[in-house]
Amino acid sequence: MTSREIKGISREEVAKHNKQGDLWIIVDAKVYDLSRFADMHPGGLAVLIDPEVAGQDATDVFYGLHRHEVLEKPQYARLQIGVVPGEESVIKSKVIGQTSDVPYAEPTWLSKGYSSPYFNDNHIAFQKAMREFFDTIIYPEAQAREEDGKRVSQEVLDKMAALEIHAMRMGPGKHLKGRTLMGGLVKPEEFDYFHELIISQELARMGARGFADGLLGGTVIGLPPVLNFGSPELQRKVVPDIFAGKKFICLAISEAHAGSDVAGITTTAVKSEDGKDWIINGEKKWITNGHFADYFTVGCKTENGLTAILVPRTEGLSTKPIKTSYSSTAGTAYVTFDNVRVPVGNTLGPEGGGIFVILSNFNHERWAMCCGSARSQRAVVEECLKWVNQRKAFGKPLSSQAVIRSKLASMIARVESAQAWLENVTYQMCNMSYKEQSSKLAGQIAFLKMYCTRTAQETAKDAVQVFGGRGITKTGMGRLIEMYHRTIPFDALLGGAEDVLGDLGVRQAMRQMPKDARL
Ligand code: HEM
Repeated sequence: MTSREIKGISREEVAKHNKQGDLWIIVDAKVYDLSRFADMHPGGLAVLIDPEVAGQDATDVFYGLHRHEVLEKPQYARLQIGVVPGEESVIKSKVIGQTSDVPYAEPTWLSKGYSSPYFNDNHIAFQKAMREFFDTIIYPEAQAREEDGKRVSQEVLDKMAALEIHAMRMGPGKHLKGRTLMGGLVKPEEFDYFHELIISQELARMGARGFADGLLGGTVIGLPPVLNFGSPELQRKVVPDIFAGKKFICLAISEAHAGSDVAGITTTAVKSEDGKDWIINGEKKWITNGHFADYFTVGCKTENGLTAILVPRTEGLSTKPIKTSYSSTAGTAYVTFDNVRVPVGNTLGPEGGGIFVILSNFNHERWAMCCGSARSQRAVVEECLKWVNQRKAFGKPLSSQAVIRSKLASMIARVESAQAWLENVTYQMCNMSYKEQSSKLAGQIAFLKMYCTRTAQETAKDAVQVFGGRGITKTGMGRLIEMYHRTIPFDALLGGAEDVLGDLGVRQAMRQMPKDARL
């Protein structure tokens, strides 16, 4: 709107325009002319010509039914014809890159007046830059792809590559050497798991679960075995294109026969007669990014146990999409291997040592999922706090109902404990070698993931109760809650089902019991 069009319009003047065809309202000290829009209003005409709305201040009723972003859409923003003189708008639009002032909407380390033993000034600067990047570049893409189900655009991947975000998502390590991270904001040798946590948590804030996996979740779980166990030649061939966002990789472990039960894998790899190639046969299911991947990190049954093998998209390998309850932008696929030949040099780790390769990779994968889970729970807490504050029911804000406050109390306690535990585990990761992490943290991370996803499901259920029908509606006020509630089982299943993880942690603890432990 140009300054010529913004006029001061008194409340008395607005009140004169109170009927169909000549209909003005006030929302947050701004005057809107709905005369022509009223017939097209998705909520109907009747509500707008109600005497309590037409020509009146409709701020409370508006925010009880719409998200603020409605007024930011150009087609609605242009309905504004003026402001009420002497009054100030209170409701501010989201500022790119800014942290939220809503209590518990940010982890304590990002909240004013709190401090942290884990995050230093560099993490704080890194988070700020990352949030700006995600708010500006990723958020619009996330919303569009979650909706249309298409693959993330090359343009966005290129922008991420320019800042080395694909490489950083692999965590700290020698793969970062010589790279300019985030335009030089963090030195490769200073990059640690807290920096990586920041990237995962900013991604979770985008409120698009299928997209979060579609944005190369397959690389996060499929590439570490290549980086940690692949031969230098293999790494030279494969890694540069992946970090440049030009080629894609996924992890292909689970099968219709074997989900969390990795040892039950039936896909076979046998050596060719000359011993130079593997010949692979079998099927993999629920493979994130599989539909558009160029490489597959595959768990295969071999003569002497399980072996991890890197398989390029080649003759005999085919993929087809699986329809799941989240967006097809994730590229979830069914992968078939029909006499697929790959050189033996593509073996990751020792032959028969695949269990170790796969399990050690699971720690990082599960930890990354905990980062996302804790942060998306927090986004739900923020939505709920805003909603109960602005929504009036039975003449009072929802927050005045004790039963609602009790749900919020549980949600907040759950998310705070998940984040605090996560930060502790992350700190341990920063101080352990990859190998030590495998032996010392597998149980901790398994429990943490079990806890995060269990609490997330509780929070999803509570949030739907708080939002009512809007919590099961894909557009409008409750759209984030609907998405969260629909997709929450993904976190509880991918990377190991909850119960299996809990059991894994206890079994590991039992193995470590001192021989002389007695009551
Ligand atoms: C600037 C003024 C307004 C605009 C641009 C607007 C726009 C919209 C839009 C886009 C929707 C679809 C749902 C969504 O995306 O949130 C909607 C729904 C609705 N609107 Fe409005 N609206 C305005 C004012 C009002 C007012 C003053 C009322 C007063 C009662 C109202 C009542 C409703 C209702 C009842 C719905 C259906 C909500 C639901 O299904 O949950 N709107 N409006």
